[in-house]
Amino acid sequence: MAAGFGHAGNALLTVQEMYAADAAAIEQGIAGTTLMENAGRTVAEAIMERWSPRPTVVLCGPGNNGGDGFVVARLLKERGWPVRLVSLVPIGQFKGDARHHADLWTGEVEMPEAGIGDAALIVDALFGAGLTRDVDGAARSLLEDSEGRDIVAIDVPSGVHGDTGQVLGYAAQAALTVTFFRRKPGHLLLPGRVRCAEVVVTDIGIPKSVLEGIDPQQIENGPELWAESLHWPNPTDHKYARGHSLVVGGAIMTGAARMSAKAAQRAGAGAVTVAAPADAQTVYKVTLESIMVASYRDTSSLQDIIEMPKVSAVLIGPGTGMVTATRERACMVLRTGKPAVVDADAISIFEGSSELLFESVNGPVVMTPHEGEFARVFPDLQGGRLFRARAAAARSGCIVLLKGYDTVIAAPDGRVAINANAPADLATAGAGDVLSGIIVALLSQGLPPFEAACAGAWIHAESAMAFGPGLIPEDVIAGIPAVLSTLKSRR
Ligand SMILES: NC(=O)C1=CN([C@@H]2O[C@H](COP(=O)(O)OP(=O)(O)OC[C@H]3O[C@@H](n4cnc5c(N)ncnc54)[C@H](O)[C@@H]3O)[C@@H](O)[C@H]2O)[C@@H](O)CC1
Ligand SMILES: [K+]
Repeated sequence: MAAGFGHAGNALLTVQEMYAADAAAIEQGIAGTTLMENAGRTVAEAIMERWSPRPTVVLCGPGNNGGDGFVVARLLKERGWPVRLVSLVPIGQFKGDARHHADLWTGEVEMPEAGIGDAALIVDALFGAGLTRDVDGAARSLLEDSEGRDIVAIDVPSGVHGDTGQVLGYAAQAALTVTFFRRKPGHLLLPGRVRCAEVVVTDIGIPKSVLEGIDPQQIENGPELWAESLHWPNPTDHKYARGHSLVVGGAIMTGAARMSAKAAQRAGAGAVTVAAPADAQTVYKVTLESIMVASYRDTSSLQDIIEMPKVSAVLIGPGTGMVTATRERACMVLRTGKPAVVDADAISIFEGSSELLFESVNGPVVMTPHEGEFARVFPDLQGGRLFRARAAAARSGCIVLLKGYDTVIAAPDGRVAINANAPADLATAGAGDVLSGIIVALLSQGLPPFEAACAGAWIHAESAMAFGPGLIPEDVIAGIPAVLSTLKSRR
């Protein structure tokens, strides 16, 4: 556990941690009914900021999420909104804080059969953190009938699991999601992130100090996590002092390693060398003007290149081929103990022999699988992406960067960052080679592997976002300097 990691505003609390935060606040003397009143009030305020009064129905579930719904209904009604309230269960079945607020509602409590009628705005207060099983029956029917209208979800769109972002049974597409104190991983992970649409986090009176006792280990990736670790050139630096990245090239698919090498250059490595198989060295030499090419014939001569003292980090995998030599060379790279990025073929080739990969780890390593590669090396890990990446990091001793629109970066000590600035356009062939190139450059500059992986994912996505539609990997490389300039100006 890394103490203090998740104390910032971008911390993500699991469902259990959110219950602990509520409980700690209540222990400090803030009444549960007050937290619920505050929760409902901030939802009502968010609604009134965005919509004018219109026929509204609040759908209340049987727990505290439903309790929040009663507060919203009461406050909107007080402001003259035409509000109906539909509850899954009769008022007598509510307990605790929810019962308190249900009793304050002076309007009619309609049963699910009443349906949503002509409501233009739906407040989804069916289930939040307490979701335990698939959404079905009356709750599902109400949500299905709501689709296509403006839906405001309280805490999460009902059916989205706060820890995983996965949908249990059914979840409607919200226009706005209002959650409290801190977000949960499910607000950033797919498909939850898409179902939430806009997410607003409100203050309901839970003191920030409760985080000290909870010590969350999940966070949204962003510069505050790693910007201070970035290396900016200073006047006394020579090129190798700025990091020397070594990219292991393959014999046939040479484009991938070349992309990685160019990305490493743009990401600030003072020197980049491609180690090229002797037979293919000409291709590399004629296409890479300012990148050095060192040729190797076998694993032993490749090792000689990698062990040169000036080489400060190594990338292996892009275009190296699904051949046993890739496995042998990846093991060799890892055993040298040099900071390394293991990507693409150098991950997949360990299908069925992942123990060999893990045993070879002898230094800081970032592994960058997409879902398919991940499944080859960690076939038994099931469940949400955060859970799987964290388990994979603990097992392998590597930083595991599980790629996707919602890239998850996990450290063996349990820290996890979820990346949320990637455009969908990044799903293009070659984008992964650029990412691993950026990360090896950051490693070669001395960033610790978790910070290098987080910074790499963020810079990569930010560059892609700035370019927009029509993006190809070369554009991501070309956009890196602008992202770095912005980061530098933040200092
Ligand atoms: N003091 C607190 O704990 C606070 C909680 N708040 C709200 O409370 C919510 C959590 O409340 P709860 O723990 O009561 O949980 P929920 O209100 O999310 O749901 C729990 C209830 O729903 C039932 N249920 C779960 N899944 C179901 C399904 N698929 N179909 C049918 N029934 C299902 C459970 O049996 C239980 O009765 C948060 O999401 C938030 O909206 C806020 O009021 C802020 C303060
Ligand atoms: K909800």
